[in-house]
Amino acid sequence: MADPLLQLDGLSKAFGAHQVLDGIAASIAPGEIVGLLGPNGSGKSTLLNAISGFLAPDGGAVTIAGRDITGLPAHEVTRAGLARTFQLPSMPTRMTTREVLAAGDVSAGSARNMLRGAAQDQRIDQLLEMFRLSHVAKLPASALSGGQKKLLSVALALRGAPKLLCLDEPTAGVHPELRSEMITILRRAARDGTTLLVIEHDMLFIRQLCSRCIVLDRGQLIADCAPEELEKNAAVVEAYLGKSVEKGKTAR
Ligand SMILES: Nc1ncnc2c1ncn2[C@@H]1O[C@H](COP(=O)(O)OP(=O)(O)OP(=O)(O)O)[C@@H](O)[C@H]1O
Repeated sequence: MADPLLQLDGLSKAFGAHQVLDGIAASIAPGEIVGLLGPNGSGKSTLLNAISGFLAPDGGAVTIAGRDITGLPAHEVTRAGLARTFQLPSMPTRMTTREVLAAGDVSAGSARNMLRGAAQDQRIDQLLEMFRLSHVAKLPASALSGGQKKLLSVALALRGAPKLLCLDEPTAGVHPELRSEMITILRRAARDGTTLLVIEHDMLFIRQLCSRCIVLDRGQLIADCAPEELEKNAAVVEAYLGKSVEKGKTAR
């Protein structure tokens, strides 16, 4: 097997007495698309925050492409090849959709990655078209709908062809017709060498996109299996307290 692109070793995080991540160990191979599942409050976003440098873990290690990035600040983790999106993306009020894409990493408050030249213009046009945002290219990014902001944040994260892309509920608020296009775009990104870790409650999306899922419950990793095996996994069914994780249903 290829060396893992992402390796988590005993990752832990507590908020006061609340152990939110409890020794998470997992590895993801280059080009894999892995779903990160679990009931509300199970620790999924905290895990993404600990991987991406938005939160320092209390213990354990995170390695990306062989480099130990444990505890590094977010901008250095970005430099190591990680891009991420947030559950509720916020966009600057004074920039248009197109300008946000041209400026690059607005989440880090930086215009360092400013793209210039015809090739870059072409790349931005391509992203706007791919994510069905061409018609709102000149609108302030903050005026976009929640779903359009989600699409813009995924476009922005993909712009730099990251080694690892972590998505936090990428389809929430996105028009159902665009979900299958997002699957196509993300699959293509994986073929081009980006590894994906995706938090998502829409099980149909997960089944269509991911080859593997890891499942958290109360801060512990309780399953690591193919999406179609989830509903047969007693620990997963128990974690969701009987709520369906079947095809087409939403798991929360
Ligand atoms: N900064 C924080 N301070 C204190 N507690 C926190 C903090 N961030 C998260 N938590 C708690 O950690 C637990 C896990 O939260 P987290 O957001 O990681 O869960 P999640 O699985 O992403 O949930 P959801 O599916 O609802 O987004 C929750 O009980 C939450 O209240």
